[in-house]
Amino acid sequence: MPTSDPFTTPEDATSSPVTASPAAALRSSLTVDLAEVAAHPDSPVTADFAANPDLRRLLTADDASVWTIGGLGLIGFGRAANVVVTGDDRFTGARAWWDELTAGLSIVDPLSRSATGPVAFGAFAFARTSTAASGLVLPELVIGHDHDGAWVTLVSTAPELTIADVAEAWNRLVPTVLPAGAPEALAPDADTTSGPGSDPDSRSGSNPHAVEDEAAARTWCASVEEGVQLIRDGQLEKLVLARAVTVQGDGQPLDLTRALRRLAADYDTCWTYCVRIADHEDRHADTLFGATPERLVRVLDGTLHARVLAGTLDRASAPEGIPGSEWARRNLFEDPKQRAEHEFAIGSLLGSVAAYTEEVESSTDPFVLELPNVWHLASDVSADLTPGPDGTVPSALELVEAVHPTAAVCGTPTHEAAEAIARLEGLDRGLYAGPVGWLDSRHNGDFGIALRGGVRRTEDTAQVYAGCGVVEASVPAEELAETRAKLRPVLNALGVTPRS
Ligand SMILES: C=C(O[C@@H]1C=C(C(=O)O)C=C[C@H]1O)C(=O)O
Repeated sequence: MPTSDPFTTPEDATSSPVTASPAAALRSSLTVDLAEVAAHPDSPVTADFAANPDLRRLLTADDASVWTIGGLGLIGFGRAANVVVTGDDRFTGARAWWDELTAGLSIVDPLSRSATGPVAFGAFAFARTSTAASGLVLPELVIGHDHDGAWVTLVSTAPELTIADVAEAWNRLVPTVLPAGAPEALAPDADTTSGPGSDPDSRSGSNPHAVEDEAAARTWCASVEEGVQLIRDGQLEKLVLARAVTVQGDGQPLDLTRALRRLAADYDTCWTYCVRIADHEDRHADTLFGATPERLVRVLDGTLHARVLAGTLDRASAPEGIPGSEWARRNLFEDPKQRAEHEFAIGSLLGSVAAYTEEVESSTDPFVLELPNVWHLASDVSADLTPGPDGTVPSALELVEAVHPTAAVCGTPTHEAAEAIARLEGLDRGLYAGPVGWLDSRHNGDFGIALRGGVRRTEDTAQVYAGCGVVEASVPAEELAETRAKLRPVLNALGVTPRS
């Protein structure tokens, strides 16, 4: 199967330092149905949670690994092992580590379906030149929930595991389970014109604030203008330019757990994610978090799924008196600029998936995806993956590497757009706009694009990011406004009262 990092050319390949800890000592993994754990006499799992295992009820620890959508997904507690990779071979380095680790584990998994058994959470830098730590984290305990039920997986250095071990690990690692309905209770009233959470935060004390510097915004607009010029000159067809905003708590810790709960409650059609790859002494440092509406690639039992987004309309821009859906249709679906942005994004995904499948299913027309803050043009894509000579289909991480970066976050042509981004943004995107998600030991996995979020740098500071597609018809001030609309959810979730 082909593998390609579109940023890589043979001349400029870089090496990938790999640091891993302490996987060698791990020996076993046990997966049990949640109901069985709840039924165990020493179990901390209540019958109430077993009956309603909405994973948002577990968003109570700010160092958990998270991948949830509408209460389904995975939440991991503790760190059994992690790998840090950088550079060109960040994906292959992580894959090799994971394959070796899982091959050495004695896996007991009677459920044996996607995401049961050992799972690793992963995040990968957007650019191969990034200094950010990419890699995987294997939590000690993972709680999973899909349409068929809920389960718990424990990994350990012990040669064999029992349900009592699972109960003990839960007791030690899971801080609290929220009452049913609590995540929804965190969602403020649905003010669709300015997005959820636009009410000032209700916490006492001073709120965190966003450092939005006018000069930086002007410089960014000038970069968009330069990008438009590159397109007019025929050097590019599309590029995506992003900017970062710093959030400061000024000595007050940022409440990441609360931010995740708000995002998961308000944006329940998005994938809420949180992962910390490098094992710094400061457990607050470099935690990637957010709620993304864009699924880069999911591999489920030999089938690939993706949700491509490009083309955005701020819901706050819709005038009174016209139904929102009609406004969205007119200004998104029927606007050639928005359609062009979308076409580039879908074209790049289909182009890179082609080598892995004989037939791709994708609707000819995009649909309008409605989020509380914006509307997007969206296309869902699926394809049966072609098995290789050994009969196995490529792993989720191989597909992630092949499709990243799509023109939804980079541009067209890819390599030229990536170079223009590095030059015009003057920013190490780090993990922003890179793949974030999980993979299991059977080649399944689900990865989104790390958008609508940020990175907590210290206990009281974070950087949040947003970007937008630039095409020939782009107007810098409108693109700046679009980044503000995209930043709103994460700023609100962090308790920042945004400008708008
Ligand atoms: C780059 C971002 O979003 C991407 C760009 C979009 C656009 O230009 O319309 C829409 C969705 C995403 O693919 C972001 O949210 O930061």
